[in-house]
Amino acid sequence: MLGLRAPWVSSVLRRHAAVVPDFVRTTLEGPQPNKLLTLVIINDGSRVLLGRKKRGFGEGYYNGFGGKVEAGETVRQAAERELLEEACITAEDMTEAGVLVFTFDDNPQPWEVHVFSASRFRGEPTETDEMAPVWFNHMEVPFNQMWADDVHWYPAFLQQKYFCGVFGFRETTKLVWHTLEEGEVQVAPEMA
Ligand SMILES: COc1nc(N)nc2c1ncn2[C@H]1C[C@H](O)[C@@H](COP(=O)(O)OP(=O)(O)OP(=O)(O)O)O1
Repeated sequence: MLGLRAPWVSSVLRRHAAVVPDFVRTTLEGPQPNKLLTLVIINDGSRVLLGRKKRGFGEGYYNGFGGKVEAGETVRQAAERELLEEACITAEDMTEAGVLVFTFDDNPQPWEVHVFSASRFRGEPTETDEMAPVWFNHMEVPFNQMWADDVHWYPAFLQQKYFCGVFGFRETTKLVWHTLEEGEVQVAPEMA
């Protein structure tokens, strides 16, 4: 597995060896480099700005704003571009909030999603072809209309604790296994 968090993922596979589903292990140990994606959530302290995805992967779900990292872009540049394209706003204080690694039983490529948080932005959140922005109070985040992983990492996100998670999905949307760690992930070379 090639990815920005590859040593940490290898250590997860070792530590959870007895319970990791086969498709999660074979995907993470397979030859495909991670597909890099971004996800930006505006959090003003009491509310989060999410978008209802209007088309494509995750259509109908509420999510942060983001997408694939394109050739020649850094992850941060991709996050800024996708936020502008999908919500018409520019974050002023974007920080790294966590990393999510997704595996799917019907896709041999792991996905590595870099989650960013921002509290201030320029512009007015505006509906685009891809997303319809909506503010939600922290206590009213619509987890029943979101990806199944979200309920597991939002608590850390809202408490501004850095998080790293690995998630296994069957049939694209059914979450069958996950692990989540809070705090900066430091992996000593001998653990990699
Ligand atoms: C599988 O679980 C997921 N959970 C969450 N919370 N978010 C996810 C999950 N899988 C993907 N995402 C996020 C990551 C990205 O922000 C989007 C997907 O981006 P998309 O496929 O729309 O990428 P674009 O580059 O915008 O694609 P097009 O230009 O081809 O529309 O969802």
